Amino acid sequence: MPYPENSLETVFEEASVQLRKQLPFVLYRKPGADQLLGIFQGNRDVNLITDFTKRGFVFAPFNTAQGVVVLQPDKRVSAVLPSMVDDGTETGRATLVEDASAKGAYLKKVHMCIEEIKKGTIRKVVFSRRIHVKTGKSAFSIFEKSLNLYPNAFCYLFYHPQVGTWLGATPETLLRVEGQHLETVSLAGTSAAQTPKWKNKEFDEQQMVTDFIATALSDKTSELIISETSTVKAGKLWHLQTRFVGELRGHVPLRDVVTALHPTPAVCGLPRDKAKTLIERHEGYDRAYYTGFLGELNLHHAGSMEFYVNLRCMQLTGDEAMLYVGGGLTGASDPMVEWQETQNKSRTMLRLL
Ligand SMILES: C=C(O[C@@H]1C=C(C(=O)O)C=C[C@H]1O)C(=O)O
Repeated sequence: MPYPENSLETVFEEASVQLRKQLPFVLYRKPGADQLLGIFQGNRDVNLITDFTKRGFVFAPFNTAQGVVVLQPDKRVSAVLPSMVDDGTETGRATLVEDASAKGAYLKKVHMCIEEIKKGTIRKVVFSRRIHVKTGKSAFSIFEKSLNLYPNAFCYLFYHPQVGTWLGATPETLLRVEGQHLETVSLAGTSAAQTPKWKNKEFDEQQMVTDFIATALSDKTSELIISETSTVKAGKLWHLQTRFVGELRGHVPLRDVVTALHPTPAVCGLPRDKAKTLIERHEGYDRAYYTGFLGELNLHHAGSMEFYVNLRCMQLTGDEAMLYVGGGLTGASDPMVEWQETQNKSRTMLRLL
């Protein structure tokens, strides 16, 4: 089914009508693309999936047991975007206030996690926090700004009356499958320096993700090619990235690949179950869709998908935004450096507000 082409204003107008009628929709732009795509659902049903055989736009929480939502593609829209460049302007009015009590609480928990890691049963845990910000801006203007500032991210605006309004600009692909061809990445390690100087801590935490993905895919793919690790830019931050390209073995269901990958140690930890328990016990809130995944499912043909990890994102409620930021902890972590990393990551969304 082709996407009828419109102007950006028309698509935003149509999406505003959906919003007023409290009908679900998603608008998104793939990394580097010049096209905005949209999927509109004609009713308020919450469609949950477990087997990844339906068509639509998937929106999955970190804890997939809470229910993986798929928007039915009752109507599709698209618009050609003007060329987008990150000119670095900081027009956002929201500023990053250092909240002393939030900082103290976070440092304490991070310290506790590092101590837990040092005991030897956990190697890595990705710990996160939330930042509450007031904003007078509409979801559409925040989203439009994300398109301008982050041309290489997967930018989206998702709305469902039962799920909420979420918006993000993520640098991380979870999984892309086209026919038997499969691609993913291992992304971890963060630097806000002009020129990053990676330490062993970052190489180690990223290598854990790479090894995990290689193992997860080993029995599901043939000819798995793992790239050299390189430095990639995401907004004003740098990360370490390794790319995976392979061929899915015949008849491996998409569900098995997704379940093997999600959540990777880029957002959860190692061993996965122990890290997840630590997160659920100590973060102190439900991550909901932060560090879940989202994207197209079987929209082009059966067995095709393009999922991204829901990072650098926020939930919008009225004139309030809840930002989510985290980072990987290992035995070599310094709590103050980890705090600063979450501050730096929060700027990706704060710049839009
Ligand atoms: C967890 C986040 O990011 C993830 C964690 C990273 C890290 O620990 O360095 C880097 C990129 C992402 O895989 C986040 O942005 O909230």
